[in-house]
Amino acid sequence: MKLQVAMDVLTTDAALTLAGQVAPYVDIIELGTPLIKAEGLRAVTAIKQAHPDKIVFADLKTMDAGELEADIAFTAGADLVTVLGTAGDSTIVGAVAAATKHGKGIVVDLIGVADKVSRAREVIALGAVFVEMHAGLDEQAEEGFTLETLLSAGESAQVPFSLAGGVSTATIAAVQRAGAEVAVAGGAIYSAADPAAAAAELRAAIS
Ligand SMILES: O=C(CO)[C@H](O)[C@H](O)COP(=O)(O)O
Repeated sequence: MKLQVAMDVLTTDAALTLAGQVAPYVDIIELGTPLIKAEGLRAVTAIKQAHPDKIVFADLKTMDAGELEADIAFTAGADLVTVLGTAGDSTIVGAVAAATKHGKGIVVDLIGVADKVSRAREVIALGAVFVEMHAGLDEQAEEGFTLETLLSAGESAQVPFSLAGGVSTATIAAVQRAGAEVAVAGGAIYSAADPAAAAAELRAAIS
């Protein structure tokens, strides 16, 4: 299973510092949506230039203009770009067309999708490389939140998936057991006193 760091920091400088600390332990470096909104796609270019050997993931969470938004992110240096599963099929098809043109990939984020299993199968059929079983930061803060729903959706869908939703050292083994191709960890790494040590610990917990 691959490890992805989600960099939900707000400046390119902070992202470059964080990426430099954790790169030895992660496979995929994600620029979070708030970072891209704050700094623009220049941040994607800066991270790809600093880490050309890593998979750079631009969490655009595109909802419309799929081909155009994906195209500008791939041109900026992204290897993977997210489109929302709640978007229409034509948006996903357009984004996949841009990915094909660049030789890159689209990940469909299933945040807010009620029937994640069915939508996961639909968007993989449309050409997404994998789906993200995702509970966002707001959902994680809701009373009674648990990772179980995401784990079981991933297991049931029988398609390639990543899992994001407050993944930590306490839960990453369960993410791997559920069959995820990628575990995404944001706060568990960037909020740690020692992000490099936190990433190393997550890496050590998986194979
Ligand atoms: O995309 C996101 C929020 O929409 C986050 O980057 C993702 O949820 C991973 O971060 P965390 O591990 O802190 O949940």
